[in-house]
Amino acid sequence: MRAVFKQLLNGRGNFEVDSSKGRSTEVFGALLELKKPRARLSRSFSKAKAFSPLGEFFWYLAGSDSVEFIKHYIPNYPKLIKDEVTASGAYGPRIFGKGALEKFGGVSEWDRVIRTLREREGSRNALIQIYANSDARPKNGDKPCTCTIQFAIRNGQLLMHTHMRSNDAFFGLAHDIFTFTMLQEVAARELGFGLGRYTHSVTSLHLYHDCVATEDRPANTSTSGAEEYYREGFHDFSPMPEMPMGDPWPSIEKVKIAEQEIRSGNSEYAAPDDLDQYWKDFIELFRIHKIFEEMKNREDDLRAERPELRRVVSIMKSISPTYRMYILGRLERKQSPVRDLFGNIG
Ligand SMILES: O=c1ccn([C@H]2C[C@H](O)[C@@H](COP(=O)(O)O)O2)c(=O)[nH]1
Repeated sequence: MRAVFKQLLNGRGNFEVDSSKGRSTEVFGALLELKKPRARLSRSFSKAKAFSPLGEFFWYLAGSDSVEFIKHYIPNYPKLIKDEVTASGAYGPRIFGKGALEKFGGVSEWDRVIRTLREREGSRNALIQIYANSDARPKNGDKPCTCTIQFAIRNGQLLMHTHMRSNDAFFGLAHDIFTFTMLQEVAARELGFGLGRYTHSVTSLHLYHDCVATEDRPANTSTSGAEEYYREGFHDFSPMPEMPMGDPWPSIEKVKIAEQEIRSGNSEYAAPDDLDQYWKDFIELFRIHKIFEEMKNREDDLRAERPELRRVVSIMKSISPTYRMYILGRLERKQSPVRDLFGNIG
């Protein structure tokens, strides 16, 4: 993230481009490499994202194209794609939808890729195409930005390469890196290989100057936000915990059920006892996100009494320390009496 912002803020050879979404500074033909894909969370004081990328990841895993679903994590989504109901460019159905390969027995593209690599480790064919030529004229504004995701096994490690036609360095990149490296780790565990590096190429990697203002973001957030991030000097590169060994899908299925329950209103949902802490953490993060949503809807009542905040603090005690910073970030933004509440956590 630092390298990307450095290049976009000061680098030579950038372009200035006018597109339908505003004027931006662009690097044309960028190649990013993450040697440690678990260091996938972007962290600084001014910019720390965990809830929305995690929600988006489970939206993919659910194979969903529902705007109602993703709106829970990215409220701006309907405006971005100009559709309140269906995200016709959604990646989930294209990766995990069972209908995609009916003539091959109703397996998903994901299953085909895993099967391909099981049959032949050296395959250069374990590729899922997301952007299709028919996407060039969508009914709404939903044109996938990701062209392909590709997996390969080299030296006993599972590598992944993504290619995107267009990537917003401030708002999109952190989400895309998060979700794709999570998919990489799922594939590595499913196949029983180590987690290798992640590479990510982008035709147009850009930073908006004057992106169109919406309810959630003022017009000039990207450039000034990137400058603030870059100047800040506090960047935490510590990785996320490792996904437990073995086939991750039985656990993923349990978290999918939990996510759906919590999103639909059950913020008291108890994570199954037999689930590894790695996956329990996600359930607790979904619960905290839901509680924040409930608070948003009842801002006035909460000025006097904040029972929800006490629930957040009690959930935090059972969550891996890695994620605490994101919860604190959300609390800070709400100008809550954070210090009083956290005195006993350390
Ligand atoms: O996964 C995604 C989806 C969209 N975008 C950004 C890239 C562009 O700024 C904008 C899409 O605009 P066009 O490239 O379609 O004009 O959304 C991303 O960064 N990542």
